[in-house]
Amino acid sequence: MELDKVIVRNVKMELKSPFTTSFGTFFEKEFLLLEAIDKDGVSGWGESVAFPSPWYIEETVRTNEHMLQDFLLPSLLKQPIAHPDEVSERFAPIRRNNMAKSAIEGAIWDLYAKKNGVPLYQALSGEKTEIDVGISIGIEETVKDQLNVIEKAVGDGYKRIKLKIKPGWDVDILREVRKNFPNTPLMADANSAYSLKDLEHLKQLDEFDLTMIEQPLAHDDIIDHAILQKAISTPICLDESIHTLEDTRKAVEMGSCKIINIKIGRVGGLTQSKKIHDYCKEQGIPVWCGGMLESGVGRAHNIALTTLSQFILPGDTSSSSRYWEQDIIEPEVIAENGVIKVPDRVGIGYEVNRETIERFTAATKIYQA
Ligand SMILES: O=C(O)CCC(=O)c1ccccc1C(=O)O
Ligand SMILES: [Mg+2]
Repeated sequence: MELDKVIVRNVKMELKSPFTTSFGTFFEKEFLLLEAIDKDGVSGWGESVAFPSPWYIEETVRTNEHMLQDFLLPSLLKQPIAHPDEVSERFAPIRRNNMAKSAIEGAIWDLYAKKNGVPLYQALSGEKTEIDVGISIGIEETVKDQLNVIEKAVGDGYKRIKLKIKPGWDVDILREVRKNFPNTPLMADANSAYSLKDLEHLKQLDEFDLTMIEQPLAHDDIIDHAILQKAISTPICLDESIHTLEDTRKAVEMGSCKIINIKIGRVGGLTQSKKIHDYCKEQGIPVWCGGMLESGVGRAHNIALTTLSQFILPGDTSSSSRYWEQDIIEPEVIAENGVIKVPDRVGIGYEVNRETIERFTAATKIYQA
């Protein structure tokens, strides 16, 4: 592949309703949408999952713009790319900044699949043609509101419900939810809201038969998680703590978790996601694909990755309509009874709607080879 140019668009999309986690509330989604165009005029699409503020991890929309402009794009624009796996090799000397790396790497994977006339999931050696998905539900203002939102999601047929928790909104709300939904597969995501001081408190979560608790402790920790995992029976799943295959190996060897949430952006792209997947498969560690309130382009990448065989737990890739009045792809992503049919068209498998993208675009920068 020889790139002619990369277009970086700043896109802003309104969320249908606010989404609240332990670290804050999202009212809208502001992100970078990348289009890599090769010398034949073929476009590959990628999405940065970095948010405007560094509350989830340290990367932001603006750090991504800086990394792409000054380091990542120049290294791809000046030299042809034989295979997308080369992209993460070329980026290896650059420390971290995984979301920025992943945004352009995803576009190169889409381009590669299109040039080869295959769907992205096949280019990744994915096997499934349908994937099971769950839904991530934000913190609501009242117990009644929280139960109503869950009831709708259960009615929509999602394979499991993930609830956001934080100190003061955990044991009591989960008890109430369990009472109302005794048989629904349920999990909780704390987004690093606790510390080992809360160990006795967190033990109470064992009574709710949760499929897992996601990232209860610090965003950069695997030591305390290992201590907590020994003290509770609920499996711990790591999200924020995992940026690399090495992080994964250390967490698994330490016993810091029993499940891994793979987010393509957090681990630096599809090639690295596959490596973590393969290692977890060898180790018998179940994985699932996390979400970052993505537009359709990011959703399409998540779907393609989830077709790999060790994604045995339902991920967070819900329908486009869960967040958006109108998504930027056609058709939109539809989960029916918690199942998404993997598209078999080339590349990411969905058409981008350029008119809609234009409407949501606040700024555009073009980087020429
Ligand atoms: O529906 C989604 O995209 C997942 C939403 C979600 O849980 C989330 C959203 C924003 C930041 C972090 C997380 C998370 O998985 O921790
Ligand atoms: Mg999480």
